Amino acid sequence: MMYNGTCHNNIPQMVPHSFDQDDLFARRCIWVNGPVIVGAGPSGLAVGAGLKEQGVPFIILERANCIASLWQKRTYDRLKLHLPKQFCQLPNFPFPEDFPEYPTKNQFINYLESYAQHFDISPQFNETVQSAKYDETFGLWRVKTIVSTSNSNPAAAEVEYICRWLVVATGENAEKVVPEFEGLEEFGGNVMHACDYKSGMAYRGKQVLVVGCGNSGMEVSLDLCNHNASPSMVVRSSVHVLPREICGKSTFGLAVLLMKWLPLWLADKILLILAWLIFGNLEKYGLRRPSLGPLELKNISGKTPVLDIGALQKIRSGEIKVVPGIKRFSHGRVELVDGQNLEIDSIILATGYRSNVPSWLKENEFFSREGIPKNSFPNGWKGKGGLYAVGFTRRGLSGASLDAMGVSQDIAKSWKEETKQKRKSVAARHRRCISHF
Ligand SMILES: Cc1cc2nc3c(=O)[nH]c(=O)nc-3n(C[C@H](O)[C@H](O)[C@H](O)COP(=O)(O)OP(=O)(O)OC[C@H]3O[C@@H](n4cnc5c(N)ncnc54)[C@H](O)[C@@H]3O)c2cc1C
Ligand SMILES: NC(=O)C1=CN([C@@H]2O[C@H](COP(=O)(O)OP(=O)(O)OC[C@H]3O[C@@H](n4cnc5c(N)ncnc54)[C@H](OP(=O)(O)O)[C@@H]3O)[C@@H](O)[C@H]2O)C=CC1
Ligand SMILES: O=C(O)C(=O)Cc1c[nH]c2ccccc12
Repeated sequence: MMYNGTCHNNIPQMVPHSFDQDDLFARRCIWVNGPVIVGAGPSGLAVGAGLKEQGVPFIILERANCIASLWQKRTYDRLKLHLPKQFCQLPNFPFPEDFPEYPTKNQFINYLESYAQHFDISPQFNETVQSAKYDETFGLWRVKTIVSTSNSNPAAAEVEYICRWLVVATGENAEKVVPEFEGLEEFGGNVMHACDYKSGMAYRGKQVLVVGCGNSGMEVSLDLCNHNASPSMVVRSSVHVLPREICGKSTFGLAVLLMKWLPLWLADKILLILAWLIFGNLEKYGLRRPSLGPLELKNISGKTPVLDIGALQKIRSGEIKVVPGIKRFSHGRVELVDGQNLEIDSIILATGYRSNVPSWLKENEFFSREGIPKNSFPNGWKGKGGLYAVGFTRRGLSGASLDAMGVSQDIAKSWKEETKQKRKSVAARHRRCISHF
C-alpha cells in the first residue's frame, strides 16, 4: 500500500498501489473520499446539490472555465428555453418568481450560477477527463485528467483521481457533429457550426446556407431573417414541427400529461392531429413528417421535435427557403441533390451534437457505442461498480433533475454505509492498539 499525493476533504486515505510505474511518476494521484462527477452542466450541479444536502463530499471536474459551458459558450444570443420554466428548474431551488414562462439564456445562466452558489458548489475548472477505468481488483475508479494550461503557466499537469463512485454528467450534446461534404474545402466562404453562431448581425444582406432543420437550424434561420439575411435551410430527410403552445398551453406539458395516461403511439397521434389542425399540411413547404411520431422518435433516436417559435411563418412567407440535401460544394456555391445550384456567402452547420463518453470511459456494458446508457429512462442512471449517468434520458432538463435526485440519494446511501464500516474498523483497530499498552 502506498499513498502518493494530496487528500481531498481533509480525509487522508491510503491508496492501494497497482499503477504502472510510468503513470505514477507522471501524474499527481489524488484519493477522493466520495464521488467524482464529470461535467459542471445542469446535471453535474444537480447531483452536487443533492450530495451537499446529504453531507457527502465530492469533486466536479469541468473541462471549461465556467459552469454550464454549453449555455455560456455554445449557444446564440437570443436563445430562450423552449420548454416552460417548470420543466427546466433543478431540484430544491425554484426559479425566481419574476422569471417569464420561457426564461432567456442569460436568466437561465444566472439561475445556474445562483444554484451553484446556494449549494456552495465549486467545480474544478479547466480540467478535462481523458479516461476513466474501473480497477476490478480494488473496486475503485481511476479517473485521469489533464489540467489546461494558462499563458502564465505553460506546463500541462496530469492528475489521477481514485474514487469509489463515478458520475458521468458530460451531456448528450458534448461535441458538435460536423459531417464531411464533397468540395467544402473549395467553398472559400465562412463555415461555422451552430454552436459558434451568436447572432445574425454579421450576415445582413448575405445568402446563408443553414444545414439541418432541428431546433438549432430553425432558430438560426429565424434569427438570420430577423437580421435581414437570406437563409436557405437544408432539409435532407424529414422533421416533426409542433407548435410550442396549443390553445395557450405548452405542447410539451400536454405531451407529458398524455404520456402519463396513454400509450406513446396514441399520445403521438393526438399531438399530430392538433399540429395538423393548427399548421395544416406542411409537405408543400418541403417539411415531410417522419413515419414515427414525435415522442416515439425522440425516445428511440433522441431526435427532438421542433417546437416552433416563428420559423414556420418565415418558411410560409418564403423568407426562409427550404432546400433538399447537399450534393457538393464549390467556390461560393452549393449543388443540391435535385440539381439546383445556389450562390451562397456562408454556411452554418446546424447538424447536431453527440455524447463524448466513448472517447474517455473505458467501459462497454452500461453505455452504448453512441455514449448513451443502454437502458432507457427511468432505468438508465445506475451501472455497476459505482458508475452513474445523469442527463442522458432524452428528456432535457426535467430528465436530468430526476436522474440527479436518484443518483445523489443512491450514492449517499452507499457512502454512509461504507464510511460507517470504515469508521467501525478504524475504531476497532484503535481499540486493539490501546489494549496493547
Ligand atoms: C441550444 C440548446 C438548447 C437547449 N434548450 C433546452 C431547453 O430549453 N430545455 C431543456 O430541457 N433542454 C434543452 N437543451 C438540452 C440540454 O442538453 C440541457 O439543457 C442541458 O444543458 C443538459 O445538461 P447536462 O449537464 O446534462 O449537459 P451539458 O449542459 O452539456 O453539460 C455537460 C458539461 O460537461 C463538460 N464536459 C464534457 N466532457 C467533459 C470531459 N471529458 N471532462 C470534463 N468536463 C467535460 C462540458 O464542458 C459541459 O460543461 C438544449 C440544448 C441545446 C444544445
Ligand atoms: N430554444 C431551444 O431550447 C433550443 C433547443 N435545442 C436543442 O438542442 C439539441 C440539438 O438540436 P440541433 O442542434 O438542432 O440538432 P438535431 O440533432 O436536432 O438536428 C440536426 C439536424 O442536422 C441534420 N443533418 C445532420 N447531418 C446532415 C447532413 N450531412 N446533411 C444535411 N443535414 C444534416 C439532421 O438531419 P436528419 O434528421 O436528416 O439527420 C437534422 O435536421 C436538441 O435537443 C434541441 O431541442 C436546439 C436549439 C434551440
Ligand atoms: O430541448 C431539448 O433538447 C430537450 O431535450 C427537451 C425535450 C425533451 N423531450 C422533448 C420532446 C419534445 C420537445 C422537447 C423535448
